[in-house]
Amino acid sequence: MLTRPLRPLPYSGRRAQAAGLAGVVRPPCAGAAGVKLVVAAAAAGSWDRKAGRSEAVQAAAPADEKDDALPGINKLMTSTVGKSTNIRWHDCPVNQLDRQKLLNQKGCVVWITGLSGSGKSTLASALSRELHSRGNLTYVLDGDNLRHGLNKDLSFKAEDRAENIRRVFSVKNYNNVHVWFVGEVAKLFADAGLICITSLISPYKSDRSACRKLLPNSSFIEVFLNVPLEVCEERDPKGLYKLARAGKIKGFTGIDDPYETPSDCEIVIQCKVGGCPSPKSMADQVVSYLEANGFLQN
Ligand SMILES: Nc1ncnc2c1ncn2[C@@H]1O[C@H](COP(=O)(O)OS(=O)(=O)O)[C@@H](OP(=O)(O)O)[C@H]1O
Ligand SMILES: Nc1ncnc2c1ncn2[C@@H]1O[C@H](COP(=O)(O)OP(=O)(O)O)[C@@H](O)[C@H]1O
Repeated sequence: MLTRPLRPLPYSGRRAQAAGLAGVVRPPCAGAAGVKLVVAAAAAGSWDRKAGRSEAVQAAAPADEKDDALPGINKLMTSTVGKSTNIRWHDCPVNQLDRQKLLNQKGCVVWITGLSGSGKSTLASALSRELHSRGNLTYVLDGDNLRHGLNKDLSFKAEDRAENIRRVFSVKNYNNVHVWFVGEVAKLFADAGLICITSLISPYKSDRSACRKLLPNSSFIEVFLNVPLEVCEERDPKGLYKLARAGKIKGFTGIDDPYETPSDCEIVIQCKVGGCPSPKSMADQVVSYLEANGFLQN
């Protein structure tokens, strides 16, 4: 719900904002076209920034609000998150509920986990296609694809795993920075109102449950593709199992690195030797869950 009227105006710059001089804000949701927005009340010099923030953000209001600001310059609330100091949360006047209303669906994350070759990417594609044809907006985050771009510097080698741990030193409960990173990105997509489908092996329970905790109100839906290792190995579309068995790939999930079976997932898709549901029927199983739990409407 829009709480303040908006009209376009030239962006006056971060510094002017920080000083509270122009009363002009450029919400982070301004969009790719860089639309400039201004709070009308603020243009009259009266907008209360604090009032513009969500309750959650206000509740988290930091103790380090400074009283030593320059005279005549509005004080701004800043906080420290991880290693980022003096940062400030910028609320957007259009919130998740507004976006969900527009899209007539509820933002969520469908987290597909399973061994390499279990059919995660296949299910993600089938599900995305099915939902799209029903008029639902989705976005697929595929672990393999992300490793081509955003996470291309993260490998599976021991030294990289150590580097991962070093990087997320301040983030509790994460063994795998790649999984944590995808969880955070998925959270943003869900907040945008989309049905975000992730497709990652995500072998460790602690990482999956830490990602679950990022999402509110049961909007993290864990789908376990329960496919026996021998089926995945038989498929071996990339020849990786053969390489792992030959000792040419070290730390391969299911071979010499563990896959921790989910125990608290919302959906299990069962596959047996000699009999797997078709991609369409796997997708239908997930669609039924989303429908029954009110995610496909608003
Ligand atoms: N050591 C090792 N273990 C497991 N998988 C490996 C490894 N090395 C490379 N690969 C390839 O990387 C793909 C898995 O990427 P993910 O991002 O899904 O993995 S993870 O969630 O971080 O465990 C995975 O893709 P999928 O087969 O699509 O699952 C593999 O092709
Ligand atoms: N339900 C299914 N039945 C039969 N084969 C499947 C099924 N799902 C996936 N496959 C096949 O298994 C292989 C691995 O699928 P993929 O989606 O790439 O798995 P992952 O992303 O988990 O590595 C592919 O060759 C794919 O065609």
